[in-house]
Formats: sequence, structure tokens, C-alpha cells
Amino acid sequence: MKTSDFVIGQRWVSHSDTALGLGIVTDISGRRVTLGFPAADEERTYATDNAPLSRIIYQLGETIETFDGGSYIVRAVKDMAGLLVYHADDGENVQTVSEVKLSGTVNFSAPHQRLFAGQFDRNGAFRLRFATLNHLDRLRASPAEGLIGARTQHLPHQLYIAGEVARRFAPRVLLADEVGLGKTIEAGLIMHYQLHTGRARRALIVVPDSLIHQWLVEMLRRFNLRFSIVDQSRYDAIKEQQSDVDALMSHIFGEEGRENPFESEQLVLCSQSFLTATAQARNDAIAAGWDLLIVDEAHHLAWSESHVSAEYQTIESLAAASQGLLLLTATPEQMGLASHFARLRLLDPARFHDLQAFREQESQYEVVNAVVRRLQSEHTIASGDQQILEQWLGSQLPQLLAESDPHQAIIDALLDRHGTGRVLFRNTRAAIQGFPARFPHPVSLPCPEIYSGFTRGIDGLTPERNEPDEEQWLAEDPRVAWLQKTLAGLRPKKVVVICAHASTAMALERYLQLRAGIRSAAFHEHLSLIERDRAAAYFADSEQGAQALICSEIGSEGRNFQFAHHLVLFDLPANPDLLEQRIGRLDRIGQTNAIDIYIPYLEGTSQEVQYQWFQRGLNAFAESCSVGVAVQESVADAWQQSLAGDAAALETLVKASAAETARLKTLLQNGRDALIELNSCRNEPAQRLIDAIEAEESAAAVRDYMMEAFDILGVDVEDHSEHSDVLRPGEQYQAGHVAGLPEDGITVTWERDRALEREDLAFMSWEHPMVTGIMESVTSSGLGKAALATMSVKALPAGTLLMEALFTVHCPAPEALQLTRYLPVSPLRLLVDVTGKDLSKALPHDRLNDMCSNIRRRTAQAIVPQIRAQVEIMVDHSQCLAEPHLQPLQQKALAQVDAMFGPEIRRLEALQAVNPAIRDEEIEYFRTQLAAAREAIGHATLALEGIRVIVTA
Ligand SMILES: Nc1ncnc2c1ncn2[C@@H]1O[C@H](COP(=O)(O)OP(=O)(O)OP(=O)(O)O)[C@@H](O)[C@H]1O
Repeated sequence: MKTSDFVIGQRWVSHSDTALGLGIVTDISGRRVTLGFPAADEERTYATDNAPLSRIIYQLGETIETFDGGSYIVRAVKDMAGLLVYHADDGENVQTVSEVKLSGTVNFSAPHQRLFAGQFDRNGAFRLRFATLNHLDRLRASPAEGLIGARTQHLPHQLYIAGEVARRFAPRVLLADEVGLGKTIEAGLIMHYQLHTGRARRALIVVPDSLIHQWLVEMLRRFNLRFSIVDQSRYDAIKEQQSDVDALMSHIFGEEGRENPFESEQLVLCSQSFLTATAQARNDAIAAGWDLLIVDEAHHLAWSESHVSAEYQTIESLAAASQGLLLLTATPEQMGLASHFARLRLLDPARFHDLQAFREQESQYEVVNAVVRRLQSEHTIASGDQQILEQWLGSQLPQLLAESDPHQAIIDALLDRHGTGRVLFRNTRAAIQGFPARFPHPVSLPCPEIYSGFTRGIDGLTPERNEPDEEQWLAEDPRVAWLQKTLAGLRPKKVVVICAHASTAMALERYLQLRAGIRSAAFHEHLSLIERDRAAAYFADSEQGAQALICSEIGSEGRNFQFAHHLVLFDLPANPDLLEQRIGRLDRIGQTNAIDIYIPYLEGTSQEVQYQWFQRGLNAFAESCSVGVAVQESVADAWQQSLAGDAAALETLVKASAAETARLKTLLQNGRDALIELNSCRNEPAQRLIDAIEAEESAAAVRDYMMEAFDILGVDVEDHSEHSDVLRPGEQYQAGHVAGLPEDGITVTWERDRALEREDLAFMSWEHPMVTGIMESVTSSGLGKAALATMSVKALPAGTLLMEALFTVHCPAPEALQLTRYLPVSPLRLLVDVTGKDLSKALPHDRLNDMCSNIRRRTAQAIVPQIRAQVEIMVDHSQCLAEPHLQPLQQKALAQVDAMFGPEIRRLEALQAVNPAIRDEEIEYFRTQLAAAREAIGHATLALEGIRVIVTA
């Protein structure tokens, strides 16, 4: 450039620093030119012969903005002594606008505008953009989306549930797999999906105190989800901090502080007891609102028609303030059928509105099951069944019969309307199989004198509680000496000891540690959370750790101790579900050994009764017994009498229980449980999902993609070991595009198996935050939006221009509609020449990449103004060629929204027929959503997302 090219008042941009915005020439002296950049409030002086500047001339039809906020469309441009004057339309009149008055902020969003403004990149950046859009499109349409990033084994029953539930709009379900089958993982998968796809942003997890840390760690190491714990002290600290700020605010502005600690974080973990006990915190949590609420060990939410527990009330209010709700419990009926019903009602009040009706339906499951079985196995519907179906499904039946898989559609409707189909998922160990054997070892011991008078009834299960002198019972209770001897005999094997009460656990631990010299740790409710985690970690340590962990009942819930396979039940719980919870600490996924269960009991006491009942009546030690609580209800009197010492009643109890257990198991297997299981894992779809996830993993495409990105974004990659690399910021590191890369680097693996073995390595999948962050950053920034390249082809004369154009679908719509689900990015690539010839197929992108090379920046800078008119023509041509591609995409999207909303609307209409509590507005809501989605899709456009102009040499 020459000095004479510049005139004071002209507008130029710096292509070496685009963030400066639109500059204005303020001084020209000698061979130097000075520009002010109002948007950045900076001034820069350049040598005129090599200034990295491009002159900005807006073209007809483009929108310009003035510094005082005016917006105009350019109708004509005149050059007046080197300064441009635009004749511009403000919607009413055409006015003259001098370029001097233009706003200092420029946003060259259109790729060709960027090119003309000198804001173009090298070939590699364009390739990265192209690759990013294609990967995003494929991933968003993939059935594996949202389920790829978890550091978990692919277990069909978990992925089936995740696949079924996660895609729902605001899912509300009860995850009730039997103990240790991975409900936490299922909840994590669902949440990961919802967060990854933007369906949810804010999530709250509510768990018992003892599980806070375990959830925190599982969410982070398995799903890269970083939760913040809000407990009393954190809550108080935030409030205190805020009150200082609030005081200042109210001093200055006279405003009341309204800050809510639950709003300061998006992912929050807190304990049920904290929320239940602290009204202010509870109200804040409710007021904060959530997209997803997860409640673990939900059997604690007791409810009956005459008494509603405080825990239930807390969750009820939170559930009302949350779109999605996941309740987790392995023992949904532990608190009885009414509580179970009340939890189902939290999930779906429209479906579960009448306890009596629910009880009646329970008794009909056998008939429903028989019909479902026939529908599954036969191609035609028998006339008897047709009548039953008409009676049950009424006017819905013809619609269901018209669906593409009518039998499945009818089964789904039956499971939903006559079972717990949509809201309850429960997998059993029997169905999943592969769990290790459980061997009970009963040890009968004489009852010591000191317990006489305390050996009967429920109290007789824990007689040591009635002996105030701890020293004495430790010395005289034969279970203590037996425990000491057994632990010594098992050394160094790890042993979990569970007893009902903290006082017993504390006394035993002190005794073992101090008197018997056995390395042990206690785990009970009187320890702080940190102390509990420390105890669990000390026990888990395979080298220096404790041999025994002595837990009170809180150790029997949720915790993972599958690295141990010896369990001592120092006493037995009254409730059979609690027994299953205790054994479930060891009998879980990941347990590789058979489990030895030791049951020391005192002869002739309630302990012996309870042992006999569990062993001979329920067979609850060797096998998981899901009907225990129901059996207990039916034999309640005989059980009480036996505990009271009636020897004859014990035999009756055992016999009646064994018969009832067998009867209920058969009944459930033919009825309710069979229906639930049918709904909880279907192998074919589960396997298809696993295949889809593995296809995304095995392609190694993520590594290739990231290597290309790292190259462009200045990340150095060093080989670490097989399938692992070390990533570090390099010299050209572009921090703005790469999230979460520590200064001193990070070691990563690209293989799931290795990630499962080595938890210290980050698992780089398509859904790792660094990968998604780069993809998001590439698409939302201008990186690679415009590029200039050269190639030599004998067939084409030098100087021929080609343009590779990338179009994507744009569909502005309220976020809540989640339209990207139906209308994906759909990148469209076109290659045109100046005559408008479509060369897209003749020269595919990869081939073109091989042929293209970069042009030196200085040369490119000089070429751009000369080719501007031809580029504009090629942009027009590409737009004409792109246009016909839009309509088919819209049609497909419309069909998809209909398929999504239609069944939901029909379901509510069907439920409304039997449940007047469903309001017309609820159905109307979905109709309105459907109409809004259809309208937005109708307005979709194809937008130009990137261009690469190729000049033949
Ligand atoms: N897909 C998986 N890959 C790897 N580990 C898993 C997987 N699923 C479950 N596990 C492990 O198995 C154990 C049990 O899982 P989890 O705690 O989710 O079970 P749960 O059903 O919630 O148990 P509980 O009924 O005791 O609350 C945990 O240690 C968990 O990390």
C-alpha cells in the first residue's frame, strides 16, 4: 500500500488483530498511518508499505450500523475524494451515511465478508471447520449421542434404560434395579445425555449423608461432571458472603439482597437430611428451580394416607420445582405399597392418581401379562384378546394398530396404562445373571447370662444395647471373641462387618483395634462425612489399609465394597430389604469372587429366629429376595410370636413363609415383575445402542480429528504409551479454543478399556469436554470460515477460480423447543466455478484437500480485492444450488416432530378419559409446542457457513 491509498476518515480493519474492530484513519504522516479503533479504545500506527490492513467497503444489500445505533441497508456507494458515502435505507427513507459515522464494532459474519475484510485463514482451519460440522451432524443424529463419553462398561440393561429415558423430554422415572446393578450409573448416563444435548442445564442430586462423597466421585470420574456440594457450612458461608454484598447493595441502591446459594451453581449435590432439616435452605433449593432432580435411596420417602414424612414433603416440593425427576431405590416397596404408589405419583400424577385403583390394577397384572406374551409371540391378535384390548384401550386401539409396529405399540400402551410401564424400570439379578454365588455360614453361639431378659422381640436382635457396661458385653458376648478369631483366620482378606447400631460398631472397632490388634475402621452416622470417607478409603487401601470395616446400618446403603468378599452380619435386621441392602455392598457389579456371609447368632434368642426365618423361610442369604417385605406382611403375627419365643410358631412361620415366598415369586414372575422386566431391558435395542457407541469409538476418528485441531490450535502431542498421549500447550497455543488443558499438560487415552483400567488418564471420547469445547469453539467462532488456497490442474488455465461452499441449516427458535433434535446441522458442501457449474461430485472435499496448498498471506492479501466480484458471483451461484436441498430437510423434520409429539398428546388424551385430574391445558401445552416447532421449521434457512476460494496456478 502507498501513503496515497489512505485518507483521513476512511475505515479499515486489521487482519492481524480482528478483535480491534473497525478502525478509522486519524493521521497520515510520512510513511506512517495511524488508526483509531473506537471499539477497543486503542490507537495503532503502521508503516504504510506493509500495514496488515484491509479497506472496508460495504456492498449493495449489506447492512451497516452507525455509532449512534442506526441500522441501514446499502442501496448505493459513492466515492467522494477518497471517502465513501453510502446511500442507505433505514426501512422508510434512503439517507446518506458517511463511512466516518460507521460503528466501530464490526462483525463479518458472512464468510465472503470475512474474506473481503482480510479475515481469512489457512487451508487447515477450513478443513477443521468442515470436519467439525460433519462430525457434529453425524454425532447429533447418532443413537449413541450423549452416551459415548461415560467411563463405564457397556452393560445392556443400563444402556437400554439410559437410551429409553434420556431422550424423553423432562424424564420422570423410578430406577429400581435390584441392589448393586448400577442405578447410579444409569442416572449418570441419563443426566450426561441431558446435559450434553442441552435438554438440561441445572441438576440437583439429593442423597443420604453417607453417599455424598461417593456420588461426587462417581459423577466426576465416570462422567466428567463436576458437582458442588452444598451442605450447611457451605450454605452458611455463601449466605454470609452475600450478606456483606447485600448490605453494600442495600446501602447504595436501597435494594434487599435476594441471592440464593443454590443459584450460584448449575450442578449441586446435597444431603436429604440437610434439606429436610433446614427450612431456609429447602426453600432456596425449591426457588432455584431445576431441570433434573435425582433422589437416591428414595425408599426413605415414606408416605401413607394418614402420615406424610418430612422427607417425602421435601422431595415433593422439589419435584414440583423440577422438570425431570429420577428416583433411585433398589427396594421400592420397603416402606409398603402406599409409599411406593406415592413415589410413582411424584413422577406421573396424571397416571397415578388413585391408590385404590392402583391396588386393583396390581391384582390384574397376570391377565395383562398373558395378553402381552401372546402379542409378543403371535403375529395376529386372537379374537378374545381383541375384545380385551378394545375394553382396555378403547378408541386408542385403531390408532395403535395403524402404527408401523402395532404389536409393540399396543404392548407399550398396555404397559403404560395398565402397569408402571413408562415410569418404573427394574432389572433383576436373575435376569441379568453373571453374579457370584453367595454362601451363608451360620455360627450358633451360646447366649451369655448378661443378656437374660433381653433376648426376645425386636430388642432381642441387638441385646448388647441393653447392657450399659460396654466392657462387660464385649467380654461376655461370644460373638465378639468369635469375630476376633474369624478375622485373624481370614487375615489378610478384607472383611465388612455390619451391625444395626453405631454404638455397637464403635465398641467393636475399639475392641478389635486396641485389644485384638486387628487393623480396623469404623463407619457410622456419628462420624463426619470426611471421617467416613477417610474410613472407607483406609479400608479400600489394598496395601496399608484396614482389614475390617465395622459399619452401622448406614454402611449398608449404596456404598461400594465389592473389592471385599467376606461379610459378617454381627446381627440381623428386622426388615428383609435391609438384609439385601447389606449383602448388596459386596454383591454388586465388579464383584469377581463368591461371597461368604458369616452369621453368628445367639442360640434360643430372637437372633436365631431371625436367622431361621431368613434362611429357611425366605432363602434370603443365598439369593436376593425381592418379595421379603410382602411375605413379612402376610406372616406378621407368626413372626412376632416367634420373636417372642413361641417355638411352635417358628415352624409355622418358616413353612408359611417358604410357601408364600414361592407363591409370590411365581405370581410376580407371571405378572407384575415380568411386565416390568419386559420393559426394563430389551436386548435387541440395547445391543444396537452398544454397537452404535462402539462404532463411534472404534473409528479412531476422534483422535484423528483432535490431532488436526491440536495442530491448528497449537497443542503439542507427545506419545505416552499405547493409545495414550500427553497433551501440552505449545508455542502457538490458542487458549481461547481449548478448554481444560492445564499448563503442565494432561495425559489422555483414546481407548475405553484403558480408561477403565487407568482412572488417572482422561478418557478422550467424542463427548469429553475438551473435544466438545473445541467443536463448539470452532463452529461459534470465525475460525476457518473463509480461506484462500491455490492448486495446479493441467486442465484448467491459471487464474481460474473455484469456490468450495459450506451451508448449514439455521432455524432460530426458542431453546425450549430443542429443534436441533429434528433439524440437524446437515452440512451441505458445494464446489462451483464462476459460470455456476456444480463441480461438487467431480472434486470431492478430500481430493481437493490433497491438491490445495496455502498462499502466502501477503500475496493473498493482494489477490482478494481483484477477485471480489467473481467471488460474489460464485456465492450467488452456490446459494441457488443449495436452495433445493432445504425443503426435504424441513419435511423430514416435520415428520419427526409429529412422531415425537403425536403419541404424547394421544397418551394424555387416553389418560384423561380415565383421570379427570389431567387438565385440558396440559394437553394444550403439547399441542402448542407442536405448532411452534412446526412453524419454526417452516422458517428454517440454509446459511453459508464457510468458503474456500481456490485460485489455480
Ligand atoms: N457400567 C459399569 N461399568 C463399570 N462399573 C460399574 C458399571 N455399573 C456399575 N458399576 C459399578 O458397580 C457398583 C454398583 O453400581 P451402583 O452404585 O450404581 O449400583 P446401585 O444399583 O446404585 O447400588 P445400590 O442399590 O446399592 O444403591 C459401583 O461400584 C459401580 O461403580
